[in-house]
Amino acid sequence: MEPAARQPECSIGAARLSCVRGDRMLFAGLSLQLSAGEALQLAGPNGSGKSSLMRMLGGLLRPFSGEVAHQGRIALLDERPALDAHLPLGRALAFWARCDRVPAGRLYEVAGATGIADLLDVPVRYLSTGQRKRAALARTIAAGAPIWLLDEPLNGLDTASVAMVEQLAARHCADGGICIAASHQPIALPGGQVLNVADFAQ
Ligand SMILES: Nc1ncnc2c1ncn2[C@@H]1O[C@H](COP(=O)(O)OP(=O)(O)OP(=O)(O)O)[C@@H](O)[C@H]1O
Repeated sequence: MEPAARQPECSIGAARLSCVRGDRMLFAGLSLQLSAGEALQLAGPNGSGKSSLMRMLGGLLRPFSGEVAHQGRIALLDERPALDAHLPLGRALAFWARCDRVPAGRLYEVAGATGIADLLDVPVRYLSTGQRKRAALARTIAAGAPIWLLDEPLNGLDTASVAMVEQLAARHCADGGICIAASHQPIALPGGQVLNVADFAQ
């Protein structure tokens, strides 16, 4: 896939974050900082707070204390594909492409790169788990944001698709983007940085 363009200048950081869910403090004192071209895996066991941290980084969850700052747009992939289940995949993706002002050509390019080009006529509700994950990934990538937040991007993917995600992340970082992926399974990202959220457990 051709790069959309060299990514605009971007960065994302968090300082002394703490997270409370229900009446439990999940983690505290967590800081991170990424610049253009860098990647980070958020690791940790189930319930350690990876998704909560992702939502904080994406501005969807308020930290109990601490701060998040970013330069550049963010695209978030989480367990919800955010694609209309009743539409053919191509039309469901086209909805977001219009919202994000993505040219149709770019959408087809991303569909090819994520291996869903043959599925564009299939209603979203008929897609398999792995196909739905690749479609959600296509929506995220096509948005053209320099900062990718990928929450469990490998769930439900076969070996070839795992390699595809790793290659797309590597390419994005080489183009000056940032990729943060929360994953309980190993994922090869440029630089190999891993932050274990459980290290900050309270
Ligand atoms: N809205 C909420 N209210 C109360 N507790 C919540 C809420 N959302 C999440 N939690 C709890 O916070 C904890 C961390 O959840 P989170 O989804 O961030 O963990 P995770 O590390 O991503 O887990 P997994 O690996 O299973 O996806 C869990 O114990 C969860 O039950």
